[in-house]
Amino acid sequence: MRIRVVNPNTTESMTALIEANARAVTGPGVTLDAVTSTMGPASIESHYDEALAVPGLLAAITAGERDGADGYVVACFGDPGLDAARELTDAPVIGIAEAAMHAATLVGRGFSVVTTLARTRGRAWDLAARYTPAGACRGVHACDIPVLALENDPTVRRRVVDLARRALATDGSDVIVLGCAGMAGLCAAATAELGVPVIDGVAAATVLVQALLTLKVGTSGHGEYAPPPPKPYIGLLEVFNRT
Ligand SMILES: NC(=O)NC1=NC(=O)NC1=O
Repeated sequence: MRIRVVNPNTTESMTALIEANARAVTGPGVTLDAVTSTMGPASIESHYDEALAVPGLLAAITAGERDGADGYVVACFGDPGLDAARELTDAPVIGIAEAAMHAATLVGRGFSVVTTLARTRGRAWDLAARYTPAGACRGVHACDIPVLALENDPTVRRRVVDLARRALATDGSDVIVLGCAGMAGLCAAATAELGVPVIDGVAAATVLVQALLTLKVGTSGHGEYAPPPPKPYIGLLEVFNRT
């Protein structure tokens, strides 16, 4: 099975981190490649960034269809363009927030999300409401570290773990979800320090795509995720014409 992990921002170094954490959970017979969006924001930290990340994501999915990918991971915690991506393929397409939050509900009664900027908390709450039962997400907490600072700020691990510890206490939760692909490298250390399941969505989504492929299930083209009806797209988006 061939899994394509898409970093919908345009920062190659983040893609390398994402790829390493995805590759760490690939099973036998799985080939994985990670790609960086060729257009859009350097990082995704606002609704504006989220909207402008979608064309690059869709271009990456289209390229994956050409290259024979069997499944996809959308490696940004806002799960940008997830539904649109599913209209382009019959392969499974899993977002990292989606995978992490679902996994969290399987191993605890309530989870807390530790994410980057406070302004992205609403998106995490919206996704939790979409993916999980009422009450499963107990809190969303921001460490106020910009996405691109996660890589090279030596205080990141301490700040994320301390915030997660406070979240467990204040939220009464028993699982932590890391709220950014750039936090993937913190998962093992945070798990060891906190003594609770800490879930990284990059790994969770990669495993879930493999699981779906093992079940031989992919995105249903029967209804809402059928290919988009043909129509002209003009201007900068002319390249997205699907004739
Ligand atoms: N909550 C987030 O900061 N999400 C993210 N922004 C990115 O650019 N990648 C992410 O995972």
